[in-house]
Amino acid sequence: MSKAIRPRAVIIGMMGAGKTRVGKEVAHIMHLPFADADVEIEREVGMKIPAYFERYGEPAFRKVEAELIADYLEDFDGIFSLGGGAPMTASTQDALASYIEDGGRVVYLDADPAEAMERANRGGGRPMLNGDANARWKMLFAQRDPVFRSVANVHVHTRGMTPQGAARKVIDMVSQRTVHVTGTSIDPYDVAIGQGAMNHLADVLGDKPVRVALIHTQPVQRHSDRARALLRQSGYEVSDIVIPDAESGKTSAVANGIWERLGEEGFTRSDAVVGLGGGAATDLAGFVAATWMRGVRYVNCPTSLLAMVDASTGGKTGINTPQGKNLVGSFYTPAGVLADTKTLASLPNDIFIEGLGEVAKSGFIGDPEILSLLEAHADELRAFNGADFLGTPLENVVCELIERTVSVKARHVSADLKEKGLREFLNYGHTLGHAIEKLEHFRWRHGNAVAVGMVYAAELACILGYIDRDLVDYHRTLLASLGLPTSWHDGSFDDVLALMHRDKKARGNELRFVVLDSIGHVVHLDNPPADAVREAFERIQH
Ligand SMILES: NC(=O)c1ccc[n+]([C@@H]2O[C@H](COP(=O)([O-])OP(=O)(O)OC[C@H]3O[C@@H](n4cnc5c(N)ncnc54)[C@H](O)[C@@H]3O)[C@@H](O)[C@H]2O)c1
Ligand SMILES: O=C(O)C(=O)C[C@@H](O)[C@H](O)[C@H](O)COP(=O)(O)O
Repeated sequence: MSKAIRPRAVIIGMMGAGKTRVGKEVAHIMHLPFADADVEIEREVGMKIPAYFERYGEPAFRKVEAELIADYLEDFDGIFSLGGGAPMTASTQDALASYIEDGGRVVYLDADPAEAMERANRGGGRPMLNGDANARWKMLFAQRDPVFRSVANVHVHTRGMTPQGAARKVIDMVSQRTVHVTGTSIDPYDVAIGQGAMNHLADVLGDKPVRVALIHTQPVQRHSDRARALLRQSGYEVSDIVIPDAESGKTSAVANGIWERLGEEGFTRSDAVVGLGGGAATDLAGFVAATWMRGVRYVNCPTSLLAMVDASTGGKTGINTPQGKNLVGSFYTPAGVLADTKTLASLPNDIFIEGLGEVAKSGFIGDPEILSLLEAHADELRAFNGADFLGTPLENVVCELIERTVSVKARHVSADLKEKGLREFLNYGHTLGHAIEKLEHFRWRHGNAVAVGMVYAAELACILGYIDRDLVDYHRTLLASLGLPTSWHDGSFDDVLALMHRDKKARGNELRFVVLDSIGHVVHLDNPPADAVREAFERIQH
């Protein structure tokens, strides 16, 4: 059976929101056809909608409307805008849900009410606004807004924007990928991935915060300048907080300095934090947000591959102590994550490669397609050059890797935010990895240490009969093809063992690991035999 041709985007919203005007502009910029459901209905029934309403009534109109929309959702390759009341019909809600399931984008165009009412009145000919038009509009808005929010998977605020500006925002957002993170103990949030994702900072922060602490490191100054400008344009008072780079920023002294500053500057519980930078910066910013007044809203703007795929997305926040990595912290989810791929243009090659370590981890534990993508594009990925990256086919591959990796993470986080069991699988390769980082005084990058840690875990699993040698060799070959290290020989087993005992998975005096028993299938390994733990360490010496 041939696959249905689906619209590139379906636009919904209140009367006067600008669905037709903005939709036409989007179609024009994207060189696509545009269809307006109301115009098509008038063509089909051979009369104007007010006349149809008058002669046959609203239920008959809704029936015709729902049938036409269902047809267009299956057979129209363009931008399709719906009448204001269309999403209220149950069969249209089902059709939109199945369109989204198939990868479709339903855009809720959310205009300023005053602007929308003025436009709706200006046009005239709207049977739903008969009588006191503004009062009717407000009543309909109260009914429809929650439904629009629930049927759309893209929400675009257009207050004060020109149709062209709103169209560009819609295009940015529909071409972005989004991973929705939810769960019983989580306030749902989205991870937006793609060029321009950072432009949605104000939408995610909302209008409650007056002050925003923008926490970032110096190497990402040009990206924090952009974030600061966006925040100021939206009317927030911005406190620019520069922290020491990389692991030097993940300390209690740095956190303490920021708490003092927030106190001096009068940050209240309704104010907010934005963490911008690599994983170290987002870990620290999340920790500050989690602890300031016992928790304020925060948004992460990750700028390294590793922060985009992992550190910024799952609500593990924290700092290191002299005794080890991430020993103090909390589980505290962000209000949103904006992984703007424009920031990768300045990312050095070695830091990009490091991020592939966590990408490969997610492939091993939960998505073999990630491994296939890594194999297929290993040479291009290893040669990553930020200056030539944007707009290339490689950007698309990287976006797919980010989306898939975040999806693996989201599945674990959604089911087990506080790491009671399942979430520990995300720690594949980290038991040894964190020990290496510590023993190397953090001169080794996190993703590189995790790469060696995965080879170690694979060796351990092989020694104990969980996996065969081919799978261990596959770890080595794949990771090496990406430019990641697969061996480490700069520390003693006793030092490593002592640090592995301080890993957060350990219980009492017992070591605990996570290992594979096949690709995509992870198991806990509690208290393994001491000689196997040592033997695996010997095997990663070369
Ligand atoms: N919370 C979690 O779930 C989680 C998950 C994985 C890793 N982590 C943590 O994340 C950290 C590692 O993250 P990382 O690899 O991003 O390291 P990092 O934060 O140390 O950043 C690496 C370097 O790249 C720079 N940088 C980042 N983005 C840049 C850009 N766009 N242009 C130029 N320079 C840029 C940084 O300033 C830094 O110098 C570790 O502390 C690790 O423990 C946390
Ligand atoms: O999200 C998780 O859970 C992870 O374990 C992800 C890891 O990749 C990440 O490095 C995390 O920071 C490790 O946390 P820790 O609890 O082992 O310190």
